[in-house]
Amino acid sequence: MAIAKLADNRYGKSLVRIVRVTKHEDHHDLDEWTVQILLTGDMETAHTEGDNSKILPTDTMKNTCYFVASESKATSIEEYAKALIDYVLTRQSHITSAEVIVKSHLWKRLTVDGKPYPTAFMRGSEEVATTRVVRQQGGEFEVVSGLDGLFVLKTTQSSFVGYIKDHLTTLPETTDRLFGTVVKAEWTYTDDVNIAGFDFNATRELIRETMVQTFAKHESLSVQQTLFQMGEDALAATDTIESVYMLMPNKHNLLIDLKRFGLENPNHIFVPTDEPHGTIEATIVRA
Ligand SMILES: O=c1[nH]c(=O)c2[nH]c(=O)[nH]c2[nH]1
Repeated sequence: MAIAKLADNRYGKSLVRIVRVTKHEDHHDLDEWTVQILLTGDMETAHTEGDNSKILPTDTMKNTCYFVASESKATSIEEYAKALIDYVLTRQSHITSAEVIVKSHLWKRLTVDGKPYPTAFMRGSEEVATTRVVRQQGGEFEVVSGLDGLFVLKTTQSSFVGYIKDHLTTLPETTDRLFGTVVKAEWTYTDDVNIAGFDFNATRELIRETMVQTFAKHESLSVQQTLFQMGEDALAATDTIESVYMLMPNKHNLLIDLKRFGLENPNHIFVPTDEPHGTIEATIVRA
């Protein structure tokens, strides 16, 4: 008798990189995407017997990513992910579920002589737009959209007082500190998202702009409070989203003791540190 049986399994291709140039009469658009595709289905005998008759090679999945990027008219990563899933599920009936994750890297149009140049771009920052789309065979799309790598920092309007003190406390209370973080956000949608023509890009831009403005203006009593406010303001900005997950590491900047050199340091000279950092995350939903 066999001592093992196959439990959950899936397979696919990761880190499929695509640059797409869309040529219009008077300008080009540039997208750079990193794609992951994962398929679930009846792969039992592939694992237990080495029977590959139901295996769509991951190499073919990679090519499908390129093919759909060329053929689909998708103007958002969400539409692209949906088109890719559709392509696979309609042709491979034994695949029960497909998941596609896309990261879109930020390219900004170059400005030349004070005007946006139609065909030249600059890599923006480490920020990415993200999406995760899943569909069961015969089911509806489940879409999560987000952003990651949005590094922001405010130089005041940030305090941290009133926390637990015990014999291991060394952190001084402060009513004025730097607040730096790399925002990751992921939101789920209400049913509107399945309406054809839903504008994922405009929704992401609205949410991003709302979060950035709240971050800048908030009189922060903690990262936790600012994170919640950013999520709440995003929910208030559009009724098309249902919940927002946010991850905001506290990227500490340590005030340098300049007294050793006979100088005051009124929040002027810091050393930024990557490690260790605080990790603050929460999901914010409608009340
Ligand atoms: O905003 C903050 N939240 C914390 O939970 C925390 N913990 C810490 O050491 N500094 C901070 N700052």
